[in-house]
Amino acid sequence: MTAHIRVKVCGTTSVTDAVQAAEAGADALGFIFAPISKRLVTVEAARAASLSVGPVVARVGVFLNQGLDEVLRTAERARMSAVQLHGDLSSLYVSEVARYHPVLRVLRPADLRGNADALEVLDLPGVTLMLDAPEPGGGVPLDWEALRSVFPAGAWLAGGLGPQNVAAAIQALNPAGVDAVSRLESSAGVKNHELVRSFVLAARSGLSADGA
Ligand SMILES: O=C(O)c1ccccc1NCC(=O)[C@H](O)[C@H](O)COP(=O)(O)O
Repeated sequence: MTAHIRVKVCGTTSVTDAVQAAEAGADALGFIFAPISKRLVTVEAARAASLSVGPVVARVGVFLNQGLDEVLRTAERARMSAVQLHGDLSSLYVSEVARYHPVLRVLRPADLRGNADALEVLDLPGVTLMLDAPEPGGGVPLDWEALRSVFPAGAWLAGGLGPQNVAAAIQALNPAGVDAVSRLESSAGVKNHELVRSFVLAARSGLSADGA
C-alpha cells in the first residue's frame, strides 16, 4: 500500500470550504475552471481560497479542452500550484503546460487500452496520471476489478469516490492519490463538511465511513 496516500477534494468554490478541507487533512484542493461545470469557480474566488490554506496544501486548477493561453493565465492569476487536464489533448499541448505547472493528466479506462498518443505524455517529468470516469464530476465509480491488472503504478484514482467506498478502492488498486467531488457535496459546488472529513479519514485509515 502507498505509504501516504494523497487526498484531493475537488470543486472548491469558497474560502470557507477550502479552509475546512485543509483542516480535515486534504493534500490538494481542486478548483474547476471548465465553463460546462456546475462547480465553476471565478478566478477571484479561487485566488482568495488558494491564498487562505497556507504553504503546504496544493491548489489544482481543473480544465477541460481549453486553450493553452487560457489555462496558463488562469492558473497564474488564481495562484494555482498545479493543473489538471481533462479532454482530448495533444502530447504537445500537455508538454507545454508541464513546462509551467505540475500536471495531473486525466484519462479514461479505455485510454489505457490503446490510446498510445494519450499515454505518451505520462513519461514526461512532472506529469502524473489520474484515471477518471468518462464524465468528470459525474459521481460514477470505475470498475476497479477490471482495472486491477492494468492500473499503472503511481497513478491517481477518481470517479464516484466518497466516504463509503474510498477505502475499498484503495484496497483494490493502491493508487498514489484519490480525488472526489460529487459525493462530498450538499449541493453542486457547496461542500458538506462532515462528508469531506469522513472522506479524508477513510482514505487515510483504510476503513470505510461505516467502519467496514
Ligand atoms: O466536477 C466537475 O463538474 C468537472 C467538470 C469538468 C471537468 C472536470 C470536473 N471535475 C473534475 C474532478 O476532478 C472530479 O473530482 C472527478 O471528475 C471525480 O468526480 P466525481 O466522480 O463526482 O467524484
